[in-house]
Formats: sequence, C-alpha cells, structure tokens
Amino acid sequence: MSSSGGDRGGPSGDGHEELHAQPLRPLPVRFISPAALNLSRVYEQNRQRIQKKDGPKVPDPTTPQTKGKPRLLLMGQRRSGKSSISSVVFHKLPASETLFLESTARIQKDSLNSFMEFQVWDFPGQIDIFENPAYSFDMDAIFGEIGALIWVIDAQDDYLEAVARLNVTILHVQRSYPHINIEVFIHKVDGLSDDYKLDIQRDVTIRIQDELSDQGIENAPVNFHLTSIYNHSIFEAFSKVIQKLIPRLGQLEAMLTNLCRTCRFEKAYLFDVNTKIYIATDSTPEDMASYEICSDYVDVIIDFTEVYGSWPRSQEWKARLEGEPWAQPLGEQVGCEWAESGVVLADAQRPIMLREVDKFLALVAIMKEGSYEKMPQINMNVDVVVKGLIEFFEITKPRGGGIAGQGGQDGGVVSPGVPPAL
Ligand SMILES: Nc1nc2c(ncn2[C@@H]2O[C@H](COP(=O)(O)OP(=O)(O)OP(=O)(O)O)[C@@H](O)[C@H]2O)c(=O)[nH]1
Repeated sequence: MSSSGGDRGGPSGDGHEELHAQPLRPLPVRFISPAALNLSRVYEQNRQRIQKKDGPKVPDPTTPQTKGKPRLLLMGQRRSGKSSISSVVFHKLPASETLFLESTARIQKDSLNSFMEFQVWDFPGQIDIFENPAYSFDMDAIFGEIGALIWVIDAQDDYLEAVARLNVTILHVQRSYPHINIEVFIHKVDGLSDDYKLDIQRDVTIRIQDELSDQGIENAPVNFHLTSIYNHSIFEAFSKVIQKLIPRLGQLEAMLTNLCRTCRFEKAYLFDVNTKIYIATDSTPEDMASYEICSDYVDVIIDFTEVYGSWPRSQEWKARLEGEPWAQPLGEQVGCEWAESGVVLADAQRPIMLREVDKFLALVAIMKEGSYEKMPQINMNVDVVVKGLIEFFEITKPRGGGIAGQGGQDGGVVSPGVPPAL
C-alpha cells in the first residue's frame, strides 16, 4: 500500500501553519507518517530518560559503537551443553546428534542475521577467563556490548563448582558491566522429576543470592531457567533472553494483546521463524502447550515451504486457480498475498493461523472454537497488525548501526504508508 504525501495530520497544528506561511520552495519533501513521527519522538525521549537515570554507561543504541549486534555469551563448565544449545537453537541440529559434538577448544563466534542481528559466542568450558593467568582477555571486547551472559549449569552433574565459578563471574561482570543480564540455564533437566528440578533451581538460586548479598550486591539482574534441548524449554528460555534485548517490547505485546481481544484469539505469538524463538506474545498468562503447538506449526510450514518452494506460480497454474469454480483473481481469494496458512486442530477444534510478517517473522495465533466462520474480519484485523509490525521494525531499524526495537503504537490503529517490501 502506498501513502499519499498530502495527509500530514501532525500532533500539533504548528507544522501546518508554518508550512502555509512559507513561500513554496521546490525542496524534496520526505513523507513521514504521524505514527512514525510519534514513535521517533517517544524513542528519543526514552533514550534521554535512560541516559539521565543511568549516566554515561548506557550506550546510545543509535551510535555506531554498539554495531547493532547485541551479543549472547554462552559460558559454563565443560560438557555442560553450551555447543549443543547453540547448535540446536540456531542451526537446527537434531538434539540426538549433539552426542557427537566435540569439545570446544576456542571461542566460537556465530553471527546471526535474523529480525535483528546478533552474535552468539560459545566459550570453551575449560577456559576460566577470570581466573586463568595463562590467558589474557580483553574484557571490554567480550563484555562491552549490551547483551546477555548465559551461564549453563549441568543439572545432571555435581553443580557446586559450576555455581562457584558463576559467582566469581557475576561479581566481575556486576562491577564493570552492571547492565548485562545474567541468565542461568539449569540445563539437561530432561529425565528429572518436577520436584527435583525445582529443588535444584531453589538451591542454585539461594547459593548465588547469598554470595551476592555477602559481597554487597543487591538486585543483580540474574534470572533462572530450567532447560533441555530435548523439549521446547530451551527455545522458551531463549525467547525470554532475546525479548529483553528488544527495548520497546511492551509496544509489540500491546499490539498482540489488542489483536487477541478484537479477534478473540486465545494466544498470539510473533515468531522468529528460523530459530522458533518468539519475540513477543500477548499479555495472557504463559502457556507452554500453546507455544509448543505454534512452534511445531511454524516448523511444518517452514519444511513445507522448503520442499515445495514459496510463492511464484506458473501462468498456467495461476489461470487454473483463478478459473472456475472460483472465478476470482488470486489476490482476492487469499487474505494475504505473501503467505498465510491455517489449520484446525481436530481434537480441540481450535484453528491455528499463521501469517508471514516478513522473511524473518511470522504471526501465529490460536483461535477459539468457531472463529473460522469469521475469517474475513479476522483477516482484516490481522492485516492491520501485520502492517503495524512491519512499520514497527521499519522505524526501529538501526540507523547506521544500533539495536533494533524502539518505537511502538497501539495494535488497533496503524497508519498507512508502509510499503510491503519484505
Ligand atoms: N540429557 C541431555 N544431554 C544434553 C543436553 N544438552 C547437551 N547434552 C549433552 O551434553 C554433552 C556435552 O555437550 P556439549 O554441547 O558438547 O557441551 P559444551 O558445554 O559445549 O562442552 P565444551 O565444549 O567442552 O565446553 C553432549 O553429549 C550433549 O548431547 C540436554 O539438554 N539434555
């Protein structure tokens, strides 16, 4: 959809008056939609507020020094499962094949080009960067970029040493880089009873918090996740980690919550299709079963697309689809020209809807029973939200480098002016 430059209803009338008072000049005018203007202003205010509160340590995400690639560091003891996690989540390696992975000898750096660019660094378990004098590491090069440190603890092994090393690491990181989120993956919990898992989590949490308060550190950003590569928990945990790197996540969530309300969806997720990480969901309580269904569905669609290719159709085939009995142009037969898919779950009678947002993102929602009859309205609402999402990422795209994700707007009202270029 293209926008017309004449519709310029800015938030105040000032712009209009000035514009009319000026003699006409043949300057090139770049149309910025009111929503885009608003978002840029909100983003700038927010950035200034954070900077005032936290002082110079908070980097301006639009300046080139962050290079637009937040970094996730995977650290932990040898054989705790770091390379397996990275291979399963980011390279689609089947979990059972991680048995054959060799021990990592040097830092593995992976650059991932997804809805936002980020890097994953896999540290060899045998190297302790804080305690091993044989190696000298440039700490700024490792921890300088905003991101998350993921510490992997093998829950099936004796974890006391791992917790001790984690404590040393947190103390170092907290002193020099207090904004880095520390995410503790209590890993390999497959095969452990629910009670035992929670016992381990409680024990690890207490050991870390005690040590931190002994050292006078309160409210450190340390979070705990129970994970395994043999189920969806590792994707769920990574989703939470990545979501913290999206500064205006609340706006995305608001869009999805509005969509669920207007379309009576049970749950909606915005998925990164390559990794099956969800980068936002609506505000209803977490539901692992819904996430699993939607994530499996994304898998099916991706596999299907990989086997059968995507949209270009031959003229002949197109003519057949547009002929009798439908007798309608293809564009009018489908809700979205890029990609869409729907399925009804036979047991629960709940349709699932998938709509491509761009080549990285897909909107997946679980609808309520009977929603299938209201598909035209649902499609319209989904269209609006998809355009809003595209606009969100368009506006928040790093300018000259920086972390994407600033901006935001209400899910219901989205201004036009976003070319569906993706
Ligand atoms: N049961 C179970 N085993 C796992 C899980 N994740 C990884 N493993 C196994 O743990 C072993 C070690 O995994 P790696 O990924 O090589 O461990 P690492 O931390 O990268 O080890 P280093 O490279 O030596 O630092 C492999 O045999 C994996 O199959 C899990 O979630 N559950």
